[in-house]
Amino acid sequence: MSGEALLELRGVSVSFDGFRAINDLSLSLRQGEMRAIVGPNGAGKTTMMDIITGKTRPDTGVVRFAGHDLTKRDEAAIARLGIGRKFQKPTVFEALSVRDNLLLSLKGLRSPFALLFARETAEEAGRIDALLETTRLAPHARVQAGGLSHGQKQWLEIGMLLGQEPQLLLVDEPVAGMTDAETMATADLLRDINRTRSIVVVEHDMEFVRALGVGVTVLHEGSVLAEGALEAVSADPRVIDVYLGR
Ligand SMILES: Nc1ncnc2c1ncn2[C@@H]1O[C@H](COP(=O)(O)OP(=O)(O)OP(=O)(O)O)[C@@H](O)[C@H]1O
Repeated sequence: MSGEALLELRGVSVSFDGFRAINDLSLSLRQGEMRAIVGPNGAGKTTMMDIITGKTRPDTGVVRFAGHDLTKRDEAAIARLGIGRKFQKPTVFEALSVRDNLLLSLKGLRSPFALLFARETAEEAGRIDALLETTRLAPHARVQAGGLSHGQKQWLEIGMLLGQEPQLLLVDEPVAGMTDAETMATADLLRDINRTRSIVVVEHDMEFVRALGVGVTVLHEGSVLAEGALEAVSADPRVIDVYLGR
């Protein structure tokens, strides 16, 4: 192991109308790591994800992924480098089956039009079956995606992201609106995915973060306030102050 970071932010700042949403932020993720990002409303979590994916350009600082300078690339180029982002709201194709949603997501396919009218190849079928297993949606493969529960739609969208074979997944509040059982199943799902991919997950639900059992970064006012195991950061007086608004 070289120990080199897969993703590195160093001294990153960005201001909107003079307000510093991200303030000298530095954060580093190892290859194969899963990290949970927490922090009160307005801490800069979404803006940080926007900077990594190229949606927002930092005013200053370094953003590197697998040896590439992300600040010089647009969103499409960053996605092609292997960074996939799952937004909070699921955006699956409701009228299509679960299986066809996954088929459409596969990397390296012909045009979506050709796809829906041609039979899938054996290779594609194998990849879809694997995604159905990973996302626990195999029993629902032929169901219209619009008929899935909220949690299942989120899993399908995670499966569609995996179809793009990203090296790094950015996942934004995946368990918002989920039942407790779905929340725990999602923690299992992300742990499974983390066996082969790196993950950054932003989440407010501390039970979920506890179930993930991974390192936690606490953001506050656009910087890292604390980093470490959940037990340690949640006992940190500065973190308690920030969450209680003192
Ligand atoms: N495009 C923008 N223009 C102006 N201000 C912005 C913009 N984007 C974010 N901000 C401000 O930057 C700060 C950080 O916002 P951000 O959405 O990144 O926080 P967050 O940690 O994701 O919060 P939440 O938990 O509520 O989603 C907030 O004060 C927000 O109002």
